[in-house]
Amino acid sequence: MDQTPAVRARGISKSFGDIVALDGIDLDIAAGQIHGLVGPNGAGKTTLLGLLLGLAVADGGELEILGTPVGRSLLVPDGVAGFVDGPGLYPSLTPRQNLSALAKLRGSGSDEIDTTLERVGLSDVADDRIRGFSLGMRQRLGLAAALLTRPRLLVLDEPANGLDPAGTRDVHRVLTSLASTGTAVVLSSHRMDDLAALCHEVTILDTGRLVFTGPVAKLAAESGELDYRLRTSHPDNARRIAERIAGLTVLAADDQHLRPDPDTLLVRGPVPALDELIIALVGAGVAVRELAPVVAPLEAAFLALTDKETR
Ligand SMILES: Nc1ncnc2c1ncn2[C@@H]1O[C@H](COP(=O)(O)OP(=O)(O)OP(=O)(O)O)[C@@H](O)[C@H]1O
Repeated sequence: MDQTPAVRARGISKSFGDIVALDGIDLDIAAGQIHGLVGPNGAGKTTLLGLLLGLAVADGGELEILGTPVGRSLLVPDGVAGFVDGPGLYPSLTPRQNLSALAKLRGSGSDEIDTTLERVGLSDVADDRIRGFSLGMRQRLGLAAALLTRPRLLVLDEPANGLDPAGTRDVHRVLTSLASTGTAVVLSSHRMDDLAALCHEVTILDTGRLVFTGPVAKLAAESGELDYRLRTSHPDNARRIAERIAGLTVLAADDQHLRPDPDTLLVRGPVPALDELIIALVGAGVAVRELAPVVAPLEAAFLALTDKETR
C-alpha cells in the first residue's frame, strides 16, 4: 500500500469576511484510513472538505494532498473525488447516463458503469430519470460517480444523509472495502454511532477550531464519568442501595430531560462504583434488568468537548 499521506494539513485557516470558518487546523489522514469529521452546525466541516476537493483555497497554512502541495490555485491532484452540499448530477438523465457522461469527460471508466451502479445498489433504477429520486438515492449515485474515478482520496459531506438503515449499511460496506485497497476516505457526519462503526480516526471541529483528532477509541476514553440507566426488579430498594455506594450519585430524571419512568433509576459514577452497586443489588436479591449509558461514550465525549454551556 502507498504510504504517502492522503492529507497533511498544518495551520490551515479560512475566513469569510468576519467569520473565521477554520482557525489553524492541523490534520493527518493516512492512506487506507476512514476519517470522520464531526462538529456542531457551522463548525467548519464543509469548508474543510471543500478545501480538500479544491473548491476553495485556504487563506493560510500548508496543505498537502496525496503528497502534492496545494498552493494558492484551485488545483488539487488527480485521484481526489467526492462532493459537498450534495452531489452534482444531471436531473434529466438516468443514473447510467450520468455515469456515462462522467466517463466520457474523463476518458475512462465506461466499462465499469454497471458494476459501480451495482456496488451502490442502483442497478434496478439504472435507467430511470433521477429527477424523482429521493435524497438517499441521489447520495448513492453521487458515491457511484466518485467511485468511477477510482479515487485515492474520497471526500464526502454527510454521505449517510437521507439513507435508510439498509442504505447506510451498503455505503459503509463500499467505503470499508475501498479503504481496504488503500483509498483514504474523509467524511463528515452528525451521527456519532455511524462514525464509531466506520471510522478509524475522528476529528472534532468547533467554531473553526480543532478540539480533538485521533483514534475513535481514544475519544471514547475521554468521556469520563457517564450517566447510566438502571432498571431493576425493586426500584425503591435499588435507590436505597445506590445512595449508600461511595462515589455514586442518584440523579433526578429531569436532569437528563428524560421521560419519567418509575422503574428506572439514573446513576452517575465511575465504573468501580457501578461494579460495587451491581454486587450489592444482587446480594440484596434485587435483579438487574438493564444497566446502560444514557448517552453512548463517544457521544458523551463529543458533547463534553463541544458543549458551549459547560465551557
Ligand atoms: N461561502 C460562505 N460565505 C460566508 N460564510 C460562509 C461560507 N461558507 C461557510 N461560511 C460560514 O463558515 C462557517 C463554517 O461553515 P461550514 O459550512 O463549513 O460549517 P459545517 O460544520 O459544515 O456546518 P453544518 O454542520 O451546518 O453543515 C459558518 O459560520 C458558515 O456560516
